[in-house]
Amino acid sequence: MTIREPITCEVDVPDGRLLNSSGAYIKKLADLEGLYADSQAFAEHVAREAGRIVYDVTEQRPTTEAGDLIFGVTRMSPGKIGNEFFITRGHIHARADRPEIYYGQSGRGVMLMESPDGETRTVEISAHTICYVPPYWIHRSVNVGDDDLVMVFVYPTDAGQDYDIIARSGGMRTRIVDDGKGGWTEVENTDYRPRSQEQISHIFQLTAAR
Ligand SMILES: O=P(O)(O)OC[C@H]1O[C@](O)(CO)[C@@H](O)[C@@H]1O
Ligand SMILES: [Fe+2]
Repeated sequence: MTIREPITCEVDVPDGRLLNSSGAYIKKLADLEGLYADSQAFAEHVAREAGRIVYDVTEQRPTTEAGDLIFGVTRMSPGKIGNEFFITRGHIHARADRPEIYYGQSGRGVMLMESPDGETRTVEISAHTICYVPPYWIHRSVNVGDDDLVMVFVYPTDAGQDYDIIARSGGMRTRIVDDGKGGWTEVENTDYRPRSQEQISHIFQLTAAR
């Protein structure tokens, strides 16, 4: 058996990126239609700054083998649409039993998580905070600060992402908005449609064959 060579990657915190990465992507405002409560404010922002970068990801995928790890850096710009802070698309892992680790590098963020039956949890992330996202939780990062939010992430190579789970329910159950006092607060998403018992059971079956 041939074993692989180690890889080292430096995290450039001020630039919010992973050096020696194998891949990268950028999400601009215009790519994120339908995510925010205030669709009129969103349309106005897009008319003015469609190309504004909301977040970008630089990552390293050493192999495509199950059992391996994907790791990288997410950098999120500060900003709001109406009173709602900038967010990532959010997803559950396609193999829903796969967890994820986020490690804050700079800025102020919130990891918003939702269980299949619609419970939510919020974890504040700043430099040196580790957030463990357990299996079966939908997760979305939110930049609640005035500066870039930079986080390192690590998750299993075979996890995959299901983005549609959020759209199917009319969004995540809650939204993270400005509290008007320099902080954030969690409010109900009035468009949210709870999952049926059948949909919930289906999520718990989305695991790797054992
Ligand atoms: O994939 P999304 O929901 O757009 O959010 C990006 C973040 O999630 C990840 O896909 C990892 O789960 C990373 O690429 C990044 O941290
Ligand atoms: Fe994930």
